[in-house]
Amino acid sequence: MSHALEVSGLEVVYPNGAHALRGLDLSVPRGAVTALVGESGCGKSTVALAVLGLLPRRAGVRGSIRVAGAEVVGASPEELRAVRGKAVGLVPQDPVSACDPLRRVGHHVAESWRVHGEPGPPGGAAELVGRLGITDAHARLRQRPHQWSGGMLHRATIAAAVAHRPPLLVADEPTGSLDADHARTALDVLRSAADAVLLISHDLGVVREHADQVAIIYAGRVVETGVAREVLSRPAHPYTRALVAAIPTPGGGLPTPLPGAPPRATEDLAGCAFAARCPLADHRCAEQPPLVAGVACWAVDR
Ligand SMILES: Nc1ncnc2c1ncn2[C@@H]1O[C@H](COP(=O)(O)OP(=O)(O)OP(=O)(O)O)[C@@H](O)[C@H]1O
Repeated sequence: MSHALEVSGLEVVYPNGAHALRGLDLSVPRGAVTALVGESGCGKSTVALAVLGLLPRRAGVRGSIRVAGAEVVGASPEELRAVRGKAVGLVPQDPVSACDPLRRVGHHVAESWRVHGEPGPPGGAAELVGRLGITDAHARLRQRPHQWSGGMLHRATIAAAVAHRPPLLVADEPTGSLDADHARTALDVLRSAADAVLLISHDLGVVREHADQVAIIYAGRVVETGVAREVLSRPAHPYTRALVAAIPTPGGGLPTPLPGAPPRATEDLAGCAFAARCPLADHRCAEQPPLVAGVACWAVDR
């Protein structure tokens, strides 16, 4: 299978010592939406920033990130500028802080073309936000960010990310501030604009509806991966099982909240990071289980 993004053995340590990613392996196939799912703090946004080369300068980064065959780890600022927007587009998690409050919204959308020294198509920004359900787009784009709601600004950042129709889109919680209808439109636009989408989410309902593939991340590593429908209906890793059991289903019993909390990123971890919360943990978990046949767990038969 040909991949739009291949991440292997990715380690990221922030300057404060937070070990956000601990040997992450992830493949995003072309022609599909791949969801990256996990609890808060497990490293999802760090993956997004690493793929675009947007981590703090003093962060320690090891491993490999290949976008359309080009290596991102260790790339020069010029190489990274050429990749951003053209080879990979980012829908950031927080659209409000992504916008300069003094600039018009239209300026932010058009910035996608300007940074590459291109004028962009006439009316291009209005057409893009119009497709995302912003009415009276020309007039609206002359407004400042504070005149737009969070959900509208999210759609402006989606418009900016798809401006060049990059082969890969990384969307960090792109539907967090949208109602179900606008979320569906936004995901349709993402899917139709790019060959491959990495959809970062902690909402398994969104993942079930929109993702083809899924990767479950825990404490900076992928612990289970596969076809989204199959993984969510027959989760194998005890962490995935706990995540699925924690979501309410119509007509189902009461959801079971996930007990305990993930380890802190500043902790030294030996062996399986989930062992402390795992009902199946035994002596084997003192050693880190490798990802085999899509599951990283000693207790799961493969
Ligand atoms: N700039 C930073 N400096 C130091 N530590 C950071 C920084 N950004 C993230 N971290 C830490 O790295 C770990 C992973 O954070 P990250 O934001 O990638 O997780 P996440 O899964 O995206 O969480 P959320 O769903 O809450 O956005 C966390 O422990 C976080 O506190």
